[in-house]
Amino acid sequence: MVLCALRQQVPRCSSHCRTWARLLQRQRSSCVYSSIHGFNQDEIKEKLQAFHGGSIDLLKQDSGIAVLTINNPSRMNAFSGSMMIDLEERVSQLENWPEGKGLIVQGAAETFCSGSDLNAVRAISNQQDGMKMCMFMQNALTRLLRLPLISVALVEGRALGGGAELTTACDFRLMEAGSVIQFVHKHMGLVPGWGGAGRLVHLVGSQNALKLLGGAVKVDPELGVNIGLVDGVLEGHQKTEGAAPLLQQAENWLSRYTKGPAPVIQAVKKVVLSGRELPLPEALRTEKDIFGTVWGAPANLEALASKSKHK
Ligand SMILES: CCCC(=O)SCCNC(=O)CCNC(=O)[C@H](O)C(C)(C)COP(=O)(O)OP(=O)(O)OC[C@H]1O[C@@H](n2cnc3c(N)ncnc32)[C@H](O)[C@@H]1OP(=O)(O)O
Repeated sequence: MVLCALRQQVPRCSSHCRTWARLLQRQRSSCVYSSIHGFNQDEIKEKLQAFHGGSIDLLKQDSGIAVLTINNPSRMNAFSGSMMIDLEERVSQLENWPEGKGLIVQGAAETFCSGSDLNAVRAISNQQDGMKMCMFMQNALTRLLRLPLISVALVEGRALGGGAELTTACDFRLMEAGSVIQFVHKHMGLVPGWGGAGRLVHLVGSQNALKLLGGAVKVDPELGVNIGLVDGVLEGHQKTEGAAPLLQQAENWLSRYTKGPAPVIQAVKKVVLSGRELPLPEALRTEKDIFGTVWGAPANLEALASKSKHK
């Protein structure tokens, strides 16, 4: 059905259909774990469902910017099991949003996320269940990062443990003045398991990653910017008179990257993603395929007809 929808969007020739089918195939295979790794998604979902509370809310806006809210205020937006399932479902919805251009991930009630719900963690503290939860969340967060949308984590208050890992599954991170990102795993006798360590090394280098994880360092906006973890600092709207609401500030910040037609913005994200993740020869072939989806497409033809100078 999804493939049919894509065919309707790109009716120009069958080679484009083949390209889209191939890209779609790649998107489907964007999970890290499948049955060949002994991963059974239905089995872990059943287990996670028993730990309910909170929700992950998705608002798709006409502007092409969606807002994903981690919503469990009574536990500082910690991830219950049912929220992990919610997250995976919201990511599926975003994977199939042709009009989408950007995504803001935020926490409810003025804080970002305090990681996994410690009540659930205690209940599944055995080795086997821990591994299954780890694989489930790595799959979900890998798919989040690989969405064809330009994503930003809006950090207000605290992003702790798995919450800190979640910020690294976005393309950008914005911090409110006074907020903190902290990989507290060491204090819990853990290391990141939701893919946060691997992504952190890519973002800040292995030296800085070792310092942040080894010292469970509290990263404030200044340190975050200095080491390249954080892309912008927002004015605390409650402390700074006249400052716009944080979500508004984040939308303004993101809009410079999401201005333009959705197929072009999605193609931008896809070429960067392939360059980030694939060996160069494969990244080049993927870039060619993606280029083929925008070359001669409406936005390209319109630009050729109307513009000749970029001032
Ligand atoms: C691979 C994933 C690894 C992980 O994510 S492990 C989990 C890492 N996260 C943590 O250890 C955070 C533990 N929580 C804290 O340190 C503090 O609660 C925190 C977030 C600094 C907030 O401190 P305060 O502002 O003093 O507020 P508080 O402690 O009274 O918390 C308010 C209510 O929220 C609850 N809460 C906060 N974080 C939670 C969590 N992760 N799981 C379950 N419940 C959590 C906390 O128990 C309290 O509930 P209650 O009001 O006592 O019923």
